[in-house]
Amino acid sequence: MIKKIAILTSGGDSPGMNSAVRAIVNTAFKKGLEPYLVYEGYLGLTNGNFKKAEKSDVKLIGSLGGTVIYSARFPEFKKVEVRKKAIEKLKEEGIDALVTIGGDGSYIGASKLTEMGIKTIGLPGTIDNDIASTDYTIGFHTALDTIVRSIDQIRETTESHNRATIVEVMGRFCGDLAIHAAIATGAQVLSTSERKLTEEEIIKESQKARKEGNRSIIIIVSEYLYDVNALAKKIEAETNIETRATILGYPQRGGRPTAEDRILAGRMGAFAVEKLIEGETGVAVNIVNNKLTTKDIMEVVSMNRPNKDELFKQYDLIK
Ligand SMILES: Nc1ncnc2c1ncn2[C@@H]1O[C@H](COP(=O)(O)OP(=O)(O)OP(=O)(O)O)[C@@H](O)[C@H]1O
Ligand SMILES: O=P(O)(O)OC[C@H]1O[C@](O)(CO)[C@@H](O)[C@@H]1O
Repeated sequence: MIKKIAILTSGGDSPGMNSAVRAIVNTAFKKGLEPYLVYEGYLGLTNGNFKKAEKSDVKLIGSLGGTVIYSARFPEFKKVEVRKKAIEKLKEEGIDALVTIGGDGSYIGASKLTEMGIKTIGLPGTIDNDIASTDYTIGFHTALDTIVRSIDQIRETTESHNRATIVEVMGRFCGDLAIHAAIATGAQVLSTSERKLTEEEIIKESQKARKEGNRSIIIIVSEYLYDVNALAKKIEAETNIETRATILGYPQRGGRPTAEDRILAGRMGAFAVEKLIEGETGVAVNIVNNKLTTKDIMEVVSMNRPNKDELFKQYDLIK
């Protein structure tokens, strides 16, 4: 029987994390549990930076971006002696279980705690949509909307100036943000780690788009693939198409969560508490065909992401 549960957010913040925290706290109270808020992810867990939650802590937070309990990248948590310190802090407070909201790195941290005897459950909180077991992660749709709105604006100036613009989007090594944004905006060129174009191919596709009569050419690329400023100069030199580059950067991570992300986070939060009460541990929550499921967290981390061929095919048809 669990009594006290701790909640933390970890890794890159994502819109909807607050909706998840609110749902977990409110569900915990309704089920007679005592929820605790951990500040700054595994860093705060290790330092005992947590407090007993009150209902007022989560009032009106569901519509806010970022994470009100803060996040951290804390690589030291990979060391067993650091995790032992965190476990001591949990035990001192009599906390039985931990809900981790974060990406795959945060999931590995949770699974290591499970191996060391702590009950854990993970919620997928990352804009990247790079967790293979779930159709969507919390924050993906908000980030996608932000990207699409930005590219609509970039399209207007690009069209006005008869230019090409390279737009670099986040996603770590998962192309979901880039592919979906390309479908939504009609970008003429798309390159992601799943289907990476050479610089020469990007130049060729841009020339083709210009020959087809486009004044504005939008080239969406995933982060970590190119030096986009150098690539813009190369395109301009080789094609005579005036070219600019924009790295969309951190605005993609912020902003108020869309209704979709709030609902996803809320449902996952309530479900996670129910599953902990039923005795599940070492699992991650997923949404698959609009149904909530759980899966062993280590299995989730080692799963291959679904093949994107169909999405690319549809993008090629639509653009
Ligand atoms: N192998 C590991 N063992 C223990 N803890 C880990 C491990 N990998 C990551 N963590 C913990 O999880 C935290 C978050 O991981 P990471 O920085 O990879 O982000 P993430 O959860 O994958 O989210 P994002 O989608 O933003 O990358 C790390 O800072 C660290 O505290
Ligand atoms: O905030 P940081 O540590 O610079 O991390 C940036 C990374 O985090 C994410 O925003 C989320 O994982 C990635 O898209 C990006 O590569």
